[in-house]
Amino acid sequence: MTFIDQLQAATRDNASLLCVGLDPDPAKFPAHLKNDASRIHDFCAAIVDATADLVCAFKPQIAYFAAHRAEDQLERLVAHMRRAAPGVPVILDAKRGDIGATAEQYAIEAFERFGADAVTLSPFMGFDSVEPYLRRHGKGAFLLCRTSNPGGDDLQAQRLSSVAGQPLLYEHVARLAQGPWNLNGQLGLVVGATYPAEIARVRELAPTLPLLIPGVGAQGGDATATVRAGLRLQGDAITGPIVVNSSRAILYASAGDDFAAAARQAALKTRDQLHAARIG
Ligand SMILES: O=c1ccn([C@@H]2O[C@H](COP(=O)(O)O)[C@@H](O)[C@H]2O)c(=O)[nH]1
Repeated sequence: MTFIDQLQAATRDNASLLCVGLDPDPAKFPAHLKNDASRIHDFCAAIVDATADLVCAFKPQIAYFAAHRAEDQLERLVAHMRRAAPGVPVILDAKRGDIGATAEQYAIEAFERFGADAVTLSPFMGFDSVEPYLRRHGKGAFLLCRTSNPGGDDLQAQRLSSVAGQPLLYEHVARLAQGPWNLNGQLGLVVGATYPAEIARVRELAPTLPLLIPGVGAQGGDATATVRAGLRLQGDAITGPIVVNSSRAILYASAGDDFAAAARQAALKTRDQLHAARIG
């Protein structure tokens, strides 16, 4: 099953456009786990168990594991996800981008070591830095396009005067991903929920690509505006998929021992908000 097939099936089976982001910070764990980096796996596994039937994807962010020398816990966590949520795809948020030979190693890391179904990439170094991931047939790759942070404007909103029609940089990335770079239909784009007008523009340029949309929750992105701008439906069929990520607002919905139950409630509320915003 390809990443796209998995995403479609999980979106349908869990009636969900929500991706729970796994950004474990031991300083924010409940008292019995607090500041204990050896319990990162256990904290995240409890979140996975509490939300497995509410999500279309999980998105572990590699920095939160690597910073605590917890990559082995991420490996175990993905194995746990396969058991607890076998139909839910795993998007490794690594934002890699390097020359082809090094990208090949990063692809091995993402897909073989961590067993991810998709990965996030920076397109800044060009097509040869993306191509090694595309050799993994069936795996997905989301290119950073119009990111959720305010500084995204610094480069992504610059006009490319040398390209016909003078698009903005993020528009150019969207066109490349929908067109010539998408050799085997594996590409998607990262677009921030904090910029709904840009989500709509990206959707115009890339009508069928899956959009990974972080920024709902802690960053204040509007769930309804996100769905209206990004999701494309024909009747009940999704022709332009979206994966809406929320991390901190779900992981740390409670600082108490009830953190997993609170995470479930927060995920349920967001899942239902996203679902209600669908326009058939
Ligand atoms: O444009 C982007 C790309 C990636 N992210 C990542 O998504 C989550 C967001 O976490 P929240 O706690 O829901 O704010 C995090 O892992 C970022 O690294 C993003 O925010 N924006």
